[in-house]
Amino acid sequence: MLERTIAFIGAGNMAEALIKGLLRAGTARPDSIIATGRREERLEGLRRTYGVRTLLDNVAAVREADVVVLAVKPQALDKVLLQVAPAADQKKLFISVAAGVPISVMERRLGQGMRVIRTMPNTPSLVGMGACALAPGEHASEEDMAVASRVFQSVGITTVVEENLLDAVTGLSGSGPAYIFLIIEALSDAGVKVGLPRYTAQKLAAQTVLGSAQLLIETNAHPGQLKDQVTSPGGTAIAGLHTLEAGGLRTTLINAVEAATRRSRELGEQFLEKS
Ligand SMILES: NC(=O)C1=CN([C@@H]2O[C@H](COP(=O)(O)OP(=O)(O)OC[C@H]3O[C@@H](n4cnc5c(N)ncnc54)[C@H](OP(=O)(O)O)[C@@H]3O)[C@@H](O)[C@H]2O)C=CC1
Ligand SMILES: O=C(O)[C@@H]1CCC=N1
Repeated sequence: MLERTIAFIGAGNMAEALIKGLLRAGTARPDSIIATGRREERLEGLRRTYGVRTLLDNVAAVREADVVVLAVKPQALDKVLLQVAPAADQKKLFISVAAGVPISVMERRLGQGMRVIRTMPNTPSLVGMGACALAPGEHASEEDMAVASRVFQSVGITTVVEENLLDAVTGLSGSGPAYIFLIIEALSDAGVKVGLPRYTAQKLAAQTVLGSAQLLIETNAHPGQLKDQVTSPGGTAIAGLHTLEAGGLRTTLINAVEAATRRSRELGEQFLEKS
């Protein structure tokens, strides 16, 4: 149990995933969680579903909190930081999930010596299967990193990186669910093309992605070794793989991650130019 009051500023998808995970894992009690937002009906839904406290006032929430999770969209974060800065002090830990917003910008907005951790989670956190990377700011302690890791471990796995690698994380696992959904949709279309009903095709495609990932994680084997186990001489899988290689799947995926990483970097640079 984290004996701390945690305020979520911006109670959208990512905040709800974390609230659900913290409660399910028993890491926090409902009365130690505060969620803020702009619409009372959204907050009422959170109160009813999770029993957490809610406020329309970000500053009041920050004042009460030991840990503040900044979970608004990146475009809204600058305004929120300036708004809550008067309530910030060095006893509070600030954790941001916002894509692209550099730690230096957050530290500058919140004030001298503030404890900030920047993270990049992903949407499978909504079902407890997230992947999150965390990077400490200059004034975040090891204990702060342990607290933040516990928050994200309640909805998946975590890893610690230097801040300059967070753009790469955004390109791979932050944006990655979008790539995987596209692949599942394409595999479902393919199933329909070869005669399967849509529902059956999608169920088989999704379970194949889930099961293959689980097999890789549980065996800790090299992906190439597991690929070889599926591939008999002169068989079906090698015929499919040949077509994927001819279509440049590897290069396309590498290009996609590189493009998303570049975009994340550009968004960060825009914040630095503005500040
Ligand atoms: N979605 C993703 O795949 C990922 C998202 N992230 C990051 O997570 C953050 C949140 O994303 P997500 O949860 O998807 O977005 P959502 O739009 O679902 O959530 C943002 C919430 O913030 C609320 N909000 C906006 N402005 C304010 C304000 N001034 N004060 C209080 N609340 C406010 C919004 O309210 P309203 O509904 O009224 O607008 C909304 O409920 C982003 O910074 C994003 O970069 C990180 C990794 C992956
Ligand atoms: O596309 C985006 O900006 C967000 C960041 C990570 C995933 N989606």
